Amino acid sequence: MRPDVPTLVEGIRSGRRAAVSQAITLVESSRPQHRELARELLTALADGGHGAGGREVVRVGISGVPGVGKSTFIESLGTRLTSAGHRVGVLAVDPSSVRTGGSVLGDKTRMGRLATDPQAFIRPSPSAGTLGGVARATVQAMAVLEAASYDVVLVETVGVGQSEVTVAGMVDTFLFLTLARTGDQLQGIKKGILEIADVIAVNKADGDREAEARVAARDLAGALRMVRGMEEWAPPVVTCSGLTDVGVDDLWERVLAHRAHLGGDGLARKRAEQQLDFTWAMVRDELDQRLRHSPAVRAVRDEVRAAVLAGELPATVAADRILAAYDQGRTAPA
Ligand SMILES: Nc1nc2c(ncn2[C@@H]2O[C@H](COP(=O)(O)OP(=O)(O)OP(=O)(O)O)[C@@H](O)[C@H]2O)c(=O)[nH]1
Repeated sequence: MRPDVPTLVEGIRSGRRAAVSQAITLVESSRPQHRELARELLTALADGGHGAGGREVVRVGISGVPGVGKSTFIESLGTRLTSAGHRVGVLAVDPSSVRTGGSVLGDKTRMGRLATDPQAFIRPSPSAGTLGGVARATVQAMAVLEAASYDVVLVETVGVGQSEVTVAGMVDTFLFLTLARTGDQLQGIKKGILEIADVIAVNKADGDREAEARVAARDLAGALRMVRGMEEWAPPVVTCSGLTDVGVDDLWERVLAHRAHLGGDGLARKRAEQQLDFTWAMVRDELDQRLRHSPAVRAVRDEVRAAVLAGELPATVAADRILAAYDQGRTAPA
């Protein structure tokens, strides 16, 4: 059935869950007519002014390796936020779902309380073919949630490949969850993540792990100073437990402090720059898709492959031949 855009917009603006779900399904679709409708929908939503029913929207990325306790943490943070009167949306960017077609992150069954909370909306990761496709769908889902007055959007991702950088490029504040590690174990944390994190928390700081977590946080703060030097914002390293909720409020205060540090203008600039980066990321992704699906490229692909593998064609010449086929395919009459 063809979704009716004005009805959908009305449903989203009134915060109706079915409309929000339907709209997110639409923006996740890669079918050309759905893409067209999604564009129409997002334009209509953008016309209605910015954000969650006039409330300031807070976008936070949350990353950490499998087992660090992301689901438990988001359940704890999300329920505290809804109790404080916020409407919380949870999205996920899971690159493994691209390969498997399945999705583990943002799994509702692991966030039982939040999943049944009327003030929360949880959506698992789309499996839209490429990381670029997943990112596009997630950014658009974020716009849908914000138009439906969700004023806190949490985007969860697992620490694999490029997904953290992708998520950091769509949120205001990037939170990295880790477990107690000291000394040599610190090497195991990817340097890249320390470069993009705005707030770091050593999770599972409960029971007899608490003291260990505090030591680890201190060590990590030291390591961070080496990586980040003297930046204006020194990312705080705190401890918390998603299980007992200890430290979760403090962590949220740190997130808000990071926003305060950015300031209104700084945040607006950051979001504008993200939009521009994202524009080009989408262009690159789309070009990649077109290249893959171009009949003219398909026509030369096997021949080029065989010639390169046989050592008869240097890579540079092979690349030129593919690009020439692509360009010709674009100009040739269909
Ligand atoms: N002690 C303690 N255990 C925790 C805490 N948070 C999560 N756990 C346990 O750690 C395991 C993983 O928790 P999840 O919340 O499912 O972790 P996750 O990082 O979302 O898991 P992945 O989906 O594998 O990435 C579960 O057995 C939890 O019960 C915590 O704060 N303290």
